[in-house]
Amino acid sequence: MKKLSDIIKGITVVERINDNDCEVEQIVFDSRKAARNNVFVAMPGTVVDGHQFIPQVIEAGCRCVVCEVVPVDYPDDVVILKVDDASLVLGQMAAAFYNHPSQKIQLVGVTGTNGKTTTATLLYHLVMNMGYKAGLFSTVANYIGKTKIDATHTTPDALTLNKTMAEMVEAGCEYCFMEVSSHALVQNRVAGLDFKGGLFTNITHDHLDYHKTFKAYIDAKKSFFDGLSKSSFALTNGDDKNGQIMLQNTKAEKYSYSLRGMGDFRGRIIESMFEGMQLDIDGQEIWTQFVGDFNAQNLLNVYGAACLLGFEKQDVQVALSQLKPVDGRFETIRSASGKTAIVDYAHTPDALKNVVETINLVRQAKQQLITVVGAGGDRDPLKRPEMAREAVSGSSKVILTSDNPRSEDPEVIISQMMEGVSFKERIKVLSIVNRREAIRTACMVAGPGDIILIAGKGHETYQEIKGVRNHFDDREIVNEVFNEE
Ligand SMILES: CC(=O)N[C@H]1[C@@H](OP(=O)(O)OP(=O)(O)OC[C@H]2O[C@@H](n3ccc(=O)[nH]c3=O)[C@H](O)[C@@H]2O)O[C@H](CO)[C@@H](O)[C@@H]1O[C@H](C)C(=O)N[C@@H](C)C(=O)N[C@H](CCC(=O)O)C(=O)O
Ligand SMILES: Nc1ncnc2c1ncn2[C@@H]1O[C@H](COP(=O)(O)OP(=O)(O)OP(=O)(O)O)[C@@H](O)[C@H]1O
Ligand SMILES: N[C@H](CCC[C@H](N)C(=O)O)C(=O)O
Ligand SMILES: [Mg+2]
Repeated sequence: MKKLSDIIKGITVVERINDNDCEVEQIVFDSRKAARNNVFVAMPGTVVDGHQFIPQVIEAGCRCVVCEVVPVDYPDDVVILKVDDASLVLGQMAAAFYNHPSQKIQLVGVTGTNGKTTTATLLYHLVMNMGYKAGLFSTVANYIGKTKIDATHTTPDALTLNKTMAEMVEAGCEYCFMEVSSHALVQNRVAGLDFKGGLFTNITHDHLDYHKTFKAYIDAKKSFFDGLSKSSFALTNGDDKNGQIMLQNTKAEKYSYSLRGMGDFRGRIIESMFEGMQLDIDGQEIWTQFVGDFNAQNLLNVYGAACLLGFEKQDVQVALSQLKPVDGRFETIRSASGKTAIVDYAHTPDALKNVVETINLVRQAKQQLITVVGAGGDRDPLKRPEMAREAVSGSSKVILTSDNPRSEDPEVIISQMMEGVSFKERIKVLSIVNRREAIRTACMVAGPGDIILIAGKGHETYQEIKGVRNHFDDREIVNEVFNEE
């Protein structure tokens, strides 16, 4: 229970109707969860406008309504707070309601198109392995110390974030690592949080269905760094052409990492093979269980962040060599006859390009690469032909299939992917809509020594079709076929 006056301290209110103070049991932004003594925050959304539910929440017993448009009718005893941006105010109120947990933990956020889960998860494991308690918010799962909590979003809403972070503080976590998605930035899910550090991975094509233009997508990511305070650090990818732009207006202390010999944290790949790569990190050679330039960049990001958090360079270098790949990221399964399947969450053209190039770097010429890939429905359609083009250009054979079709027809998605494949290369491409059959076929046509890349769903354990999530796990299907051999 908190006083309304305490949770709105410092918040800019454009118009206030009724000066009553009241006890607040909970803040809600979904009318279906509204109850007595709640504050309801009405927000315009992508499907409906939360303002239309104001009469219902008052009926349910809400004592205060935060809104951008004052309703025509309301009872005299209800406090109405008109604000410019309700989602921003929700973030600020959520932080105050849960006693500003982000001020009691070293919070580090990671943003970028690809590599957020990998970077945040590796930081979490690195710090835990070094004997400290940490929390994690990621696409795959959230953690409070070692306790796992299912994740519904890459970045949860402001209330869930602050509530869970308060539990992390309560459990004795000193660090919290989190992914900051571009959707979360536009929707102010991280407003009101105090970040100790901000990390950038890269920016390439994704989510243009939501952001509309690449410029708007860049601006969303950049707003994270614009919002960092003077006492925090901002670490960027010196090898990404937009890496410096991200930091151009930040007040935070600026740092960069690079594989090209520049920046504050430098790395170089000495040798790569399927099992891992040997890296030179700031003059120290280490063996890691990761492959690919992109993973070397992820490791440098992790290394830089850990150093900026105050850990000793040498300790971090040792800890880096002990890290294991993240669930569904370049996850390797071998068959008795010598086939290798790689399950990877590559669901953007750049990720697919990277993972295919990495496999081509470490495979021998006689080993074929068979790629199985689809693209998600109700997501950026512009990435579909690009993904197919990347898959085809680096693979011996490609099977185009379904990902999470959601409300769309998977055959239509596949035909849009096919538009990215030149007529000359179509001979390499097969389309099998049923993902299970596509994976089974790829695993069966592969010969001993061949590599099967299954891209797009990584750790996911479901396939979403017309609003229903059916159990589905790429890895289970591979194991099933390999066990039949
Ligand atoms: C497109 C998008 O991001 N939508 C998010 C957004 O919902 P919305 O704007 O569609 O909400 P809406 O349904 O229009 O409703 C508007 C308002 O009315 C309220 N409402 C609605 C119905 C009702 O009966 N009563 C009521 O009060 C809603 O609670 C909301 O406050 O706000 C909701 C609450 O925070 C999110 O759950 C929802 O995520 C949806 C489910 C989603 O799929 N989001 C994905 C795209 C997403 O966020 N992905 C990123 C990762 C992207 C990446 O980098 O790969 C993520 O961070 O997870
Ligand atoms: N630094 C990177 N640069 C480019 N591609 C990467 C990088 N790190 C990982 N990838 C590729 O992108 C895929 C997704 O990686 P990861 O889950 O870490 O990204 P993410 O940013 O969390 O994605 P999401 O937006 O879905 O949360 C990986 O499976 C790999 O193929
Ligand atoms: N966070 C990404 C994940 C995409 C994963 C892919 N399997 C899909 O369902 O499109 C998104 O929501 O766009
Ligand atoms: Mg992620």
